[in-house]
Amino acid sequence: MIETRALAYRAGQTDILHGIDLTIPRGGITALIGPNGAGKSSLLHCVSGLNQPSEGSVTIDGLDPYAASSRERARTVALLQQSPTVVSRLKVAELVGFGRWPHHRGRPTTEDNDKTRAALAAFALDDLADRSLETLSGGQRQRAFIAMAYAQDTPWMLLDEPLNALDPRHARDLMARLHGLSRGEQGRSIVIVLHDINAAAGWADRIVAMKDGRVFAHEESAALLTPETLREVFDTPFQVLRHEGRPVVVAR
Ligand SMILES: Nc1ncnc2c1ncn2[C@@H]1O[C@H](COP(=O)(O)OP(=O)(O)OP(=O)(O)O)[C@@H](O)[C@H]1O
Repeated sequence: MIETRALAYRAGQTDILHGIDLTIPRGGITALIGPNGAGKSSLLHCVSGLNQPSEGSVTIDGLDPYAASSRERARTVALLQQSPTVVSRLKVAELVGFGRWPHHRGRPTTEDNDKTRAALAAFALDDLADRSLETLSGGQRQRAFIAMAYAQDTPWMLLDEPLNALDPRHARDLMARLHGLSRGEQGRSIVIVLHDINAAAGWADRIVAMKDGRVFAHEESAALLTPETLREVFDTPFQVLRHEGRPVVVAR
């Protein structure tokens, strides 16, 4: 479980997050939605141990990411930051293998190599494994970074806008894969920032809507996606239709 209590975050003189009390249970997909600048990335950074809150607390499965060692933290939570930009001659398999670093610290075992291979397969990267990052398309590179986060083999995966640069088919494939990975006893707990509200409607188990550095609403997905809530969160009108029992959101 991720728990934040009265969490606030300030960068320099700017107050960015205010009084966030949030409980995210283990398992399934939790989507973070909200307008640009709402504080979604800042919240993921606070939870993952990158940005120490200025007030309040955060724990992941009881672990305080700021008191824990970097090794403990890296075995609990993997963060894919927005638009990662490491472009180099590094091969895809090497990048994905870096996800294993917190486990082997430079001496990969057979298990580490197996997990790297499994991550390449899980994200359909086998054919690209020997290609260097600089030769990939933006969407292929994005998939490689997600596979690296997966290879870290943590109970929690925090993904900041992973659908960036993905065409509709690959976006759908990725959401379907993440959905599969989040199911069952050993399923990963996935927190994902999405701008595509219909991706959240179609795949997320619950949605956290943020606005102005606060949590505006936090509900089971269908309950949150009402025209009234969406209008207040995004300051723009929406229509919510139903298709095969799920909400479909149309900006009007
Ligand atoms: N280091 C910083 N110094 C000052 N302001 C910052 C800093 N980092 C973030 N901000 C501001 O905090 C607010 C929240 O930013 P954040 O990136 O968390 O929003 P977001 O919801 O992820 O936005 P987007 O959807 O555009 O990615 C923004 O107004 C941003 O300009």
